[in-house]
Amino acid sequence: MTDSATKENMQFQTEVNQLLHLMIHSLYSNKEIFLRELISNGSDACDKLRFEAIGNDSLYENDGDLRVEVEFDSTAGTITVRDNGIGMSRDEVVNNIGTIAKSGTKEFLSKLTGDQQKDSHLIGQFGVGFYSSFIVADKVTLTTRRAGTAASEAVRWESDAQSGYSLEQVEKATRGTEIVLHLKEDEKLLADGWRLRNIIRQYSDHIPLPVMMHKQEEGKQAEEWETVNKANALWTRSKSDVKDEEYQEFYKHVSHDWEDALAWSHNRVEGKYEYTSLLYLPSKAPFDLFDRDTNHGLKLYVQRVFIMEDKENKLLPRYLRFVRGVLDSADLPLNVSREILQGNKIIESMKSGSVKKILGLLENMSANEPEKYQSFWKEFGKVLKEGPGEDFGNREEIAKLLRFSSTLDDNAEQKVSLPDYIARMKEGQDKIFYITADTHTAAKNSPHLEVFRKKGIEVLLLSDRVDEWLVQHLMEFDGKSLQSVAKGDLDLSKLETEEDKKEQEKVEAEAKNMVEHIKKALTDKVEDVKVSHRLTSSPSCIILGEHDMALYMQNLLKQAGHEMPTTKPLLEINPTHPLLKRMEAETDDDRFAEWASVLLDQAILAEGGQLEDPAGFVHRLNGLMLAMA
Ligand SMILES: Nc1ncnc2c1ncn2[C@@H]1O[C@H](COP(=O)(O)OP(=O)(O)OP(=O)(O)O)[C@@H](O)[C@H]1O
Repeated sequence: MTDSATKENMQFQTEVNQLLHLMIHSLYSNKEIFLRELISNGSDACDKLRFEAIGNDSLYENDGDLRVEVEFDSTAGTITVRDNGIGMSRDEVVNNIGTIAKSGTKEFLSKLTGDQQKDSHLIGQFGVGFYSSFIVADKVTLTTRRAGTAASEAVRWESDAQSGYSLEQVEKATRGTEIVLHLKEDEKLLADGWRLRNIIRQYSDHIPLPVMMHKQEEGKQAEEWETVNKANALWTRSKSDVKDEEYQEFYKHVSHDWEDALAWSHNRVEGKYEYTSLLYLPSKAPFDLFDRDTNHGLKLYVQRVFIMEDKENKLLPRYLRFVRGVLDSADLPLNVSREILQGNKIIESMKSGSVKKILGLLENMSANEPEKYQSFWKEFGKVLKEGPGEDFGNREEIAKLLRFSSTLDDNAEQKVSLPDYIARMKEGQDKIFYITADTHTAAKNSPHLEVFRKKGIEVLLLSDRVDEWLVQHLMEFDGKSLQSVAKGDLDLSKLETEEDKKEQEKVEAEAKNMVEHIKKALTDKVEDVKVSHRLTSSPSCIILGEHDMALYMQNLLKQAGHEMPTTKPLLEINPTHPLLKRMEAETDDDRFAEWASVLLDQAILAEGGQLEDPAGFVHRLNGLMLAMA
């Protein structure tokens, strides 16, 4: 019974329109995935029902036989996918089906190029979901009723993907969602029992829920239903019985990913606690990787019964939030609630066991398949760098997996591991040197590197946002401390020859007056002035305290509204530089002070800092240039 008075026509959110259009055109060659997506959604909906019903049995409405049904009508050219899962309320339909609530949507749409091949990958990364129906259908009718609501409160959503969608309140006796695809004229052949069975077996064999179709008898569909997929939980099978393709298909189901997984680790653990884990590393980072409220995580099962998807990083630490898969515990009670999971010993044990497995998988890959590891690093390296700060116990293992750029080749691609670096350390070198900067170019051109380049000492070039955080937590590796070349006292004495040292002493003695003079001129602006042993071709640089944050980070935090303590920098000068020689000859005190200010300001700029008085700097610089002309 339809109450036409409640029928409304609604517009799609602009992003949905764009996405629909692109999807229909870019994913055409993979059109069969629509069925996997709809079955996956149906299976998720049944999982959600099962979880909500733990505390409220009545939600089952006397039908606890959870399943997805697929029907077709070749004459009408329709395919129907039906589940008896949780269903949706009217608001949920509007929010889930008419809107894209995902973060990163704008970024995603702006990355699309119009090149079908490239775009199809991006769309896959973003998640195709329900909208993939429109690859094969020119009209889709979705009727749904949320479990626990009255039969009269069901909702029908209908769209041709062109002119928005309509919504109306309808009657639906059973809970759950039914989706009818009205196939496009040239897709009608999909409404065929044999073809649909094939697609289901190919894509949905290993979802634990039965996917059912009417039995086929004498070329006709019988009343009776049969299960088409294997419907066994893939992770419960022994490793040797599962083919790679099966692992990949299951991955796509649990992860909602479109690409193959990069690698996986499947384990049955029998110790103090018994559980199975199937952990996958994706090949591509999802768009919401850096979003605090990510939507996906590991799925927790208890004896094959779905309990929840971990969206709050209870089952894995945040720095492994890209891992997808399943943990199935034999020890947790079936009526486990989200609250119980907090601080639970069994969960903690599964968590630390899984972390070890993932780190082991990565270590193996980095040793035996370095190219594959490099592709992992490109996608997820920035996230793994959060690890040493978050997971103190595994700091050393994680550190081994980190990759950096370095002055070895100045390449922006991060390929150097800490063990590689240590193996190349100079005789007498006992520290791992690094520099942090806002960009790779700023890092590799920093004046602080001059002496290291001259002596052929490798320095790690760190320019990811997370790097400042990383070096605050990773103070040492393999007994060698990590040392910023831009902070604190630089003691390279063990790497210097007697001649070097004598030369330095001589330069220092000769520059004594000059240093005093500059110190006087900049008395309010700097903590101290010293002769530098780091510079060879730049006139000056500033040095931060051992525990100070890099200037570019200080700027970022200031912009974000944080109060930053104002510490005065230490200025180092290079007395052998022609500019300093020229200053030495300057007899006018005011002019000398101008030179000194310029020396300080340019050192701050080279460090990625911000000048308090940029116009003053430009004015002074112009004055000095004109005087020299
Ligand atoms: N059969 C269904 N039963 C209940 N809710 C559903 C069903 N299908 C979709 N939904 C709801 O609509 C939302 C959007 O579905 P959609 O398939 O577009 O994306 P998704 O499954 O969330 O993620 P992805 O885009 O990564 O596949 C789902 O998260 C779910 O809340």
